[in-house]
Amino acid sequence: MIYDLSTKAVLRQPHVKDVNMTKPISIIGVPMDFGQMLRGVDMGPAALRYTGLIPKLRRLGHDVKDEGDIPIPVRDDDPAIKGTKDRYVKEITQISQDLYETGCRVMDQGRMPIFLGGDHAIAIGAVASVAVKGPVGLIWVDAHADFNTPQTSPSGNIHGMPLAVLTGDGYPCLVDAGHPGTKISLDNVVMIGQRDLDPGEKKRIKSTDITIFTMRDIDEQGISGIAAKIMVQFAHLKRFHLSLDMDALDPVEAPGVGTPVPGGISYREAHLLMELLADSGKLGSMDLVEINPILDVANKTSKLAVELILSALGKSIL
Ligand SMILES: NC(=[NH2+])NCCC[C@H](N)C(=O)O
Ligand SMILES: [Mn+2]
Ligand SMILES: [Mn+2]
Repeated sequence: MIYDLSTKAVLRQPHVKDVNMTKPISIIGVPMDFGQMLRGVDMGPAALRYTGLIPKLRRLGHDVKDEGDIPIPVRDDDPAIKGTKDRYVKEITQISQDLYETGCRVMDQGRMPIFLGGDHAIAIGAVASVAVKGPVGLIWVDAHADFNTPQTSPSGNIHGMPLAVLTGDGYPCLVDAGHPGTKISLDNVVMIGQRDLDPGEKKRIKSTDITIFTMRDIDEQGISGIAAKIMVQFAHLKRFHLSLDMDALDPVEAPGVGTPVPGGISYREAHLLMELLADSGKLGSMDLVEINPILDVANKTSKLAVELILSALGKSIL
């Protein structure tokens, strides 16, 4: 119990641990790097496991099963492929389908899936699978919007497109991965932490009424004010999926990412957001993406990622 020392008023009740906090967890590795050109982000699941994610979750009291990794084909780095605009679409479609099936199986078993990327294109299959069991709020924490279509993308990299795909725009084979059609309605999405948007993404964001809290909004309203707004917007939803791109964090805290952007979410802001999501009792699934251990500094980014997952799953200071 937290009191206001002068009035003795109760400011906050002890956190009520919801069913989600005791739900068994399944870890699903997706060592996939077809969504962008750098190598190394495929080592993300290994880095998170070696950093002790699973024993640490168990120490917190969770029942955790490691489902292993989704099989990923060998990547062909032929320069001719690098030049093609729709490179690796076929591979990502197949991986999204496999990932979707694994996610659905885990959800059917009443377990909470935690998907470890891999680049952010893994969210296509991951979110598709968690959205089958009724509407889910999607919280997209990222320096970027990942809201490009093949027409607006300056890079052709599919990791810049998953949010567009999930809301119904993009390569039809990706939009229809898992099962045909749009997976998440735009009203059930909030974006947090953006500070690097492409011109076409800005236009697309402005032409929809998707909720976005950019870095400026975080500076002005504070992360707890924003979390409160999300809870109101998602009050009618039973569950949230958190899609956490580690490049949302400031590169000082998370240097091991392929597309770092200065001016990001601080260490404490990120933890507080995770703690508030845990308090909501509605976090039903998550993915953690874009860690590139080759670019990391002494495993700093993986260590922070593990800590953030623990905060999202109930680890608290007191
Ligand atoms: N998941 C990410 N890190 N995405 C970065 C995307 C960067 C850029 N907007 C692009 O579309 O190429
Ligand atoms: Mn992203
Ligand atoms: Mn990003």
